[in-house]
Amino acid sequence: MQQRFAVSPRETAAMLTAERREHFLIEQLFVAGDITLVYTHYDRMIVGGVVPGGATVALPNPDELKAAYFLERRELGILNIGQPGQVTVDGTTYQLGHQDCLYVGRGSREVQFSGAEARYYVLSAPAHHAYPTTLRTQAEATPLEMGTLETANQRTIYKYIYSEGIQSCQLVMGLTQLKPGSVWNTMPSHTHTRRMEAYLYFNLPENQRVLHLMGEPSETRPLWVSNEQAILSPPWSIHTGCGTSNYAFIWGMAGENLEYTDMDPVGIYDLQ
Ligand SMILES: O=C[C@H](O)[C@@H](O)CC(=O)C(=O)O
Ligand SMILES: [Zn+2]
Repeated sequence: MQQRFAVSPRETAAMLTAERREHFLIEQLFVAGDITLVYTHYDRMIVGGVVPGGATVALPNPDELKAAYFLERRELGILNIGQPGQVTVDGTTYQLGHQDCLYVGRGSREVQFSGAEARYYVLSAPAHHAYPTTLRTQAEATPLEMGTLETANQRTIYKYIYSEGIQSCQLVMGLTQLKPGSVWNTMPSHTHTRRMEAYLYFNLPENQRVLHLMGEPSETRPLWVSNEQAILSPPWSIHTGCGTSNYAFIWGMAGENLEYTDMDPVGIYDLQ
């Protein structure tokens, strides 16, 4: 399992593009017939992708966790960005349609992924309590309309794991879909030093890109992101982006609280 250590705002400001990409961009999460996991030292969030193909892929027990099994001290959020598939947790099979989410509670011993055309994005954080394994479909995910076409940020925010949705220890997870003609996500932007965040960009047409912006509000830095690549956002960093077309992304957080609305807004006029 690859590891990403935490870096400071000052180090980040001095980085060349290649170094920023090495620290904050996850280029390859979806490998056919395999599971890819990246252990980050931002709130110990693990970011991963699973592409079962014709096979059944099991959640492994990486040595880095020094655990009896992956979820011995952790919880897991799974969001299917591909075609319908199945996830089996300790013998119970859950059907995950396109953009449905399954939360798997601490103490679950066996997690198996299948579905020939399914593509699962996974996030895992340390957990102190066993909340029940729960499925939440996209239709149930309390859509919230934000932004306007005039400011090119009209989008729908689906919330799955948060204070008023699926209960968790610290995982917060949802999906944002931009409307055609809208390209800006998370603008106006914000920080939340209480928790880290990861973005997985997807539904981005081939040859289109997202110009993701990170850094302290007064010291922003760009990263060009392709379809199905993920970005790590340290707690002190803004996380926003502008696409050369519309797209979707999955956002996920871990840290102090489970309120979706806990953000410290940054005025557009304060960005540098
Ligand atoms: O802390 C919350 C996250 O950054 C995202 O939910 C923001 C987002 O999806 C958007 O504004 O489009
Ligand atoms: Zn955020």
